[in-house]
Amino acid sequence: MRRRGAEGCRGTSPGCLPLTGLCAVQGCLSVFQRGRSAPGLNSLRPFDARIQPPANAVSLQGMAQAGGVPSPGAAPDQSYVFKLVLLGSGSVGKSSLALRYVKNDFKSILPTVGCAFFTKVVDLGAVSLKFEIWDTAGQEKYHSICHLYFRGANAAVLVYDITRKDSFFKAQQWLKDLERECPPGEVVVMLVGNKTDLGEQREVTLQEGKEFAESKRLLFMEASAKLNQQVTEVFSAVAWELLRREERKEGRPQRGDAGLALSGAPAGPARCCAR
Ligand SMILES: Nc1nc2c(ncn2[C@@H]2O[C@H](COP(=O)(O)OP(=O)(O)OP(=O)(O)O)[C@@H](O)[C@H]2O)c(=O)[nH]1
Repeated sequence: MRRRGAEGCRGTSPGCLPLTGLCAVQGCLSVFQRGRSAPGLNSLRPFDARIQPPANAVSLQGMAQAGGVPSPGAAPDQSYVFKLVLLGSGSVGKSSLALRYVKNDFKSILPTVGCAFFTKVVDLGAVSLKFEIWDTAGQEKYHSICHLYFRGANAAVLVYDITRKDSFFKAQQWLKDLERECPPGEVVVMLVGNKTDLGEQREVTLQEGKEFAESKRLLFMEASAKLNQQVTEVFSAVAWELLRREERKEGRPQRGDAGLALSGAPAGPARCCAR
């Protein structure tokens, strides 16, 4: 979250790359430009990664320029910007979830090359929250560069396909990678079992997903980007949890708990990066 000193994964742990490491992404972002153009995506030019403002540098004005206008009546100090990364194997539906959430659309999308970028402003009553959503490529050949996107992340949505057991195991691997690079408790992690519309082909039971999430103290939901089931709820639950943590840090009364209950998020512990 970029506001008054709060930071997510700062990239200071051994696995995180120094700032210059971003240059390594440029090639892949260029490829992204050639290889992919889904409506609703904000095209990411190679130099965008370099000009990205440092943590704490986003102002309200910056939000407005990016389309993130705070809700009327919200005081300037009640706006937040959070970086959220979408992680998971190829074809589990990361881009589809993002597209559904941001544009309420579902269509055939080419595999992501490098990373795609979305923004979405969430109105939580008196508080306005902007998500910067980094949709990483799930194909194995991009695995090593995906770590670059962990830098500064406040939240991670870890997606698997309920019809593919391998993608469930891979999500567990992604969590380990995240834990290696982000200090425990710094990142809100939501585990999502996508494609519930394909229930007859299910290989991962609801219980398995739930148990794993509970064992790692993650938020958990199943969803269908195709049928638009539980998609908004996934991101809303993350938003409320981020807000709740922020308010706790600031010593304010916490509205987030009620929000979590309303959005249908699990009532259990919502910590992440727990070892
Ligand atoms: N039936 C069904 N298909 C889905 C759902 N979500 C995504 N798909 C399909 O799954 C395929 C992969 O979706 P993507 O959103 O591109 O998956 P991804 O995880 O972003 O894939 P990479 O870009 O390779 O990492 C596409 O054919 C989608 O139409 C869903 O909820 N139900």
